[in-house]
Amino acid sequence: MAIAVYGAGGIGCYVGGRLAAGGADVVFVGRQRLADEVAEHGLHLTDYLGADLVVPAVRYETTPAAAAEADLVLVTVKSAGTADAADELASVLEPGATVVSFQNGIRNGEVLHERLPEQTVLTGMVPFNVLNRGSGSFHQGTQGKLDVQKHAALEPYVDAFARAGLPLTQHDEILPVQWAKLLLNLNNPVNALSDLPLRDELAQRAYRRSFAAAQTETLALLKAAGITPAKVTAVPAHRLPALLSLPDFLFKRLASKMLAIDPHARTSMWEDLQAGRRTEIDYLNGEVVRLAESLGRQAPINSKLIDLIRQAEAGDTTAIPGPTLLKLLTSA
Ligand SMILES: NC(=O)C1=CN([C@@H]2O[C@H](COP(=O)(O)OP(=O)(O)OC[C@H]3O[C@@H](n4cnc5c(N)ncnc54)[C@H](OP(=O)(O)O)[C@@H]3O)[C@@H](O)[C@H]2O)C=CC1
Ligand SMILES: CC(C)(CO)C(=O)C(=O)O
Repeated sequence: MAIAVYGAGGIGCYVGGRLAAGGADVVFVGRQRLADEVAEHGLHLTDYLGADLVVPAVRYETTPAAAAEADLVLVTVKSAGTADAADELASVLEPGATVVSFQNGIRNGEVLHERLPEQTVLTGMVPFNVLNRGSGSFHQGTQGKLDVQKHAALEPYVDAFARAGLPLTQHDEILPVQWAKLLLNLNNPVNALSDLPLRDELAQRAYRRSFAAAQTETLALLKAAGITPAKVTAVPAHRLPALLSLPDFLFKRLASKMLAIDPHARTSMWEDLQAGRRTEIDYLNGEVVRLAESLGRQAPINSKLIDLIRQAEAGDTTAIPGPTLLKLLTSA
């Protein structure tokens, strides 16, 4: 039961590392920079509940061939890298291997499936935040369990995930879970543009209202498309915009769980901008715009967030204050 983590960065090192700490046979496939870090320090994994694990002997490789023996592959590259990762996996994997996308966005599973017709491809969802603290150290800063599409091929691994402290919740239908996560990811561009840790950003009403505006627009489109997002947070998706829009003192009182975040945690989009990488904006807010187009409608707020992130990707990373962002979005 060999497991490969393909694209071992923040999510891959954390999920794969916990599986390895629980006794699973895991190989990590990723970039040389992280291979060097992990060779020097091993993996150090912590979480918001106080877990503190060291995985000393980590097999971190940098070529696709390292995944060849895997029965289960967890794909954790950013969405723009999925097609290349799939082509690389197609050249090495045995027919019958199981491949799970643990990525944000809606279509990564489809991209993998098209390129890996001989493997079982499933879609998963990671609800929690992982902070890369450097030197092989990764911290789970928020709560949540791993979600995945239900399939018999997962049965041999259910215990390994449970032993890792990351039990799998299996779903007959994963699309509503993916859209529920995407609704939360609509905060990624707001967070990246704020240039603040998540907790500080969400403590400011104008940023929360910007996030809520993007959600409200998306919820209306989902309703028109007949998609009901799954319930992945304590508050159902359709109630989140009202909760987010509350004045600060009420929000802090009524939504304390949403602010129970590691003080340093940021979104993966902020990390991408800092690293000068292309963000996942096309796979998050871009999906909302595509959904609108498919319905003959528009999504001006999500389109504006895409424009602003494009500017940031082009080098203009000046932080946008909450009230300015809200004005830009509501006048879009
Ligand atoms: N970070 C978080 O808190 C969360 C992230 N997610 C989602 O999980 C997914 C992974 O995110 P995250 O872990 O943050 O991303 P990272 O960028 O930290 O990790 C991905 C790693 O894969 C490497 N990589 C890309 N292509 C290949 C390839 N073909 N072969 C080997 N390595 C490759 C990347 O290198 P390089 O950069 O050089 O391409 C990078 O080091 C994303 O879809 C993200 O949205 C979901 C929940 C929370
Ligand atoms: C967990 C969350 C919503 C925020 O960190 C995320 O998915 C991301 O950063 O991409």
